[in-house]
Amino acid sequence: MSAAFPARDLIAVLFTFAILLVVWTVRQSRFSSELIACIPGPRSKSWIFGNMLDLLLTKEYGEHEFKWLQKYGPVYSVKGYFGEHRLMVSDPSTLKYILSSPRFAMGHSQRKTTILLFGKDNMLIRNGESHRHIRNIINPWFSSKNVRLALPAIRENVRKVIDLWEAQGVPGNTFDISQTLHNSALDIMGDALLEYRFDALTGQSELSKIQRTILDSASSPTELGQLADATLSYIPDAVVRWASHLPIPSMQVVKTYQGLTKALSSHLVQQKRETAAVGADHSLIGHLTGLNTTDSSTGVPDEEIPIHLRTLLVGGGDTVASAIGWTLYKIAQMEGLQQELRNEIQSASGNGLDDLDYDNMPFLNAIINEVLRLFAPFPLAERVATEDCILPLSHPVVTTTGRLISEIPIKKGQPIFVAISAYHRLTSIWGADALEFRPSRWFEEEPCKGSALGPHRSLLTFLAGPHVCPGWRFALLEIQVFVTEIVHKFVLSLPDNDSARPSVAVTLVSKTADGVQQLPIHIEAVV
Ligand code: HEM
Repeated sequence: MSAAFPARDLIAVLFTFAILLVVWTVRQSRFSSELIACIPGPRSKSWIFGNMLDLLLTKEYGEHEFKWLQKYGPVYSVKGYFGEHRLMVSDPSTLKYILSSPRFAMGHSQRKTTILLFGKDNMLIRNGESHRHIRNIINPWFSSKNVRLALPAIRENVRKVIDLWEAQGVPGNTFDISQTLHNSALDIMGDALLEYRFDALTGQSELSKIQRTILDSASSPTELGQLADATLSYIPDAVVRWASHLPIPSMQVVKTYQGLTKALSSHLVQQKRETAAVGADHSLIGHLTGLNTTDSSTGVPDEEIPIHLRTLLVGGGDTVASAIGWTLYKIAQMEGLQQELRNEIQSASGNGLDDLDYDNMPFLNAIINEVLRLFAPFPLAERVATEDCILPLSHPVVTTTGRLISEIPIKKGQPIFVAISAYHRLTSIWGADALEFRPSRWFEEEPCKGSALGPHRSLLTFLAGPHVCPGWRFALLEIQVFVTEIVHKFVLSLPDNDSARPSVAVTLVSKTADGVQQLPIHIEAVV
């Protein structure tokens, strides 16, 4: 999850240059290794920002990063904030090592952001036994059999979107679909995961509005915001937790969000305890409370439940909305492809859309996979080494001093970018046309020419290893249902003045030329 959380006014309180300098000096001496400084990479224009603005604050995501990839290869160095050396990694062997090894944890600023927003013991920052414990509790809920049970709730919510668009007179017009998708994704999670109605689509839920406020303000990254995130990473966890009680506007919003999610979780837990028979409640809350089994030692303490609830609600909302948005965008852009998909939907739905077997719709899945490859909702993940170790490389790297190295020793504290989107653009893995949006590659015997990294079709979109996204099957089903229902009902096209471009702001959002976060699509009813 991205670190771009709006802690700007928090930083106004916490940011003291002198402290930063001292901490920076101590940290530099801990992890900078001479070798890392000799790994080739782009020059940085500023000591404060390093290459980070070129990486994270561009008009279109990847504007510089994908050129660096071509120039320096799948492992290179970039300058982080305050002169820090970071490694940018898309080499499959190195990624496999980093993502499966217990020697890496979530990056510092993402760690603090998740502590502020979700709570101190959230699953993203847990490792080892404590992380395994929570994953063993939630993973069964996300099994393919269980996810299938969510299908009616997903369909019902997508059909509400269609009804709303028809009632609002959307067909025949160009419409920004992004807010609808965000709200509907939250409603789907409420219905399917929590058996609770958020009513985000109709704008009636306080919780959905406040979650939107937090995520929207995080979606307007600025230089100051980037600096705030960078500074946050130097502040101890306990100070971050203390700072969350400060009477400043952004912290008040977070506090309100935490209060609402806490009240929601108490309500859901109490309701389950009153109504569900022990051993028989297979809802997600049933899993978290241990009501799904007669073994009373399973489940988590009640005070932990809101933390997991927040992680799931944020983790499964805008990510899914981003993937659906970009899928509909590409379908709108490619008329022939859209018609072929509509034909597939029509011939597969002989007895109506309720009988569709989504996994047996090759065209639908090829388009979705290609979007998940080139428009991964999380283009970058951050990791930090928790001990000294040696990174393996698929191919040797020539250092700036001319030395050929086939592995990179790193020190504890070394920050690393897991370059998800860059991995999806490696010609060595995806072929010479890796940069091209070509769904037909998914009909080939071997679309990915390398060993699988992620859980779905070798894509790294949902990451891999112990922290692999638990919701990936659920997300895929949501995208499949959304796309089939919408394409069955509407003809999509891009407006003449289309200027939507992918831009990273927590997730891969769409921004138009004026910098506004929106995804305008022209929608007509199918006749
Ligand atoms: C297209 C949609 C989605 C994408 C691209 C996505 C991607 C990811 C990625 C990349 C991570 C790893 C983050 C990291 O460790 O740095 C992650 C973790 C996570 N995701 Fe997803 N996700 C999606 C949908 C969902 C859904 C639908 C849910 C839940 C309903 C969900 C819940 C979570 C949770 C709880 C984690 C933390 C797992 C852990 O740390 O053990 N995600 N997701």
